[in-house]
Amino acid sequence: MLIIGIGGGTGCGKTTVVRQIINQLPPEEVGVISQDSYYKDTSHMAYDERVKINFDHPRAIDFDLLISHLKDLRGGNTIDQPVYSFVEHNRTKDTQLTHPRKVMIVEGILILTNPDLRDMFDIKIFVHADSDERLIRRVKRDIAERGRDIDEVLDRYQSTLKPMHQQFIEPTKEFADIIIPNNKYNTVAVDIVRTIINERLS
Ligand SMILES: Nc1ncnc2c1ncn2[C@@H]1O[C@H](COP(=O)(O)OP(=O)(O)O)[C@@H](O)[C@H]1O
Ligand SMILES: O=c1ccn([C@@H]2O[C@H](COP(=O)(O)O)[C@@H](O)[C@H]2O)c(=O)[nH]1
Repeated sequence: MLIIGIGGGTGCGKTTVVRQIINQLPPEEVGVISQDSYYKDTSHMAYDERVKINFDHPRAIDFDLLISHLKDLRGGNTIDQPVYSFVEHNRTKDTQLTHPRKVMIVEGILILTNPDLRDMFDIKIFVHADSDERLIRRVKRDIAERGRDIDEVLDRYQSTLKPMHQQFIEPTKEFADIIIPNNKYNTVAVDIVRTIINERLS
């Protein structure tokens, strides 16, 4: 199994890049795991408490479960991937049965911060977009898709997103084998990654 880790700050375009990469690739051969599915279960907390969680700190992620699921897949076993709700700020009761594939892509803001997880990646990619561009995208996306309002997004940006990005996420760029500039749509970089995957599949 080829495991590709794709990191980078919120709004840099990780999910979009992954969609572009797997588009035109056979779905039975290439799978995706999102770090977002592995936010810790906080069902024991009230919504008002959950909203205050710092979701941009590595301790918010259940890395043990993510690593163990990746090992299961690598060993040829299926996993029940948690399903996350950004609206509820919590895992749902659903899970998604995920089969092992020849190529697995793991994407998320903090996936390159954990040394054990990092060691499992055959290829490490960091998607870069400038912070103003990321903020604009985040505001638009979170209002359109994640049930937020402008004040909420901007407050979170100032209180946690920006400092956590500087402390934890930006420094992981140095671990990357490939850095994809993504201020604009980068079809050349996407084609290069797809070529690497196609070589593995052929
Ligand atoms: N290169 C790009 N140029 C303009 N908008 C983009 C680009 N890449 C992604 N977007 C948009 O920005 C928003 C955030 O992108 P997304 O892929 O969800 O980022 P991430 O997964 O890194 O948080 C989405 O609405 C997406 O359509
Ligand atoms: O319950 C939650 C969990 C996370 N977030 C925010 O999501 C982003 C990570 O997702 P991207 O798709 O990479 O942007 C992170 O910055 C968290 O602040 C949230 O709002 N609520």
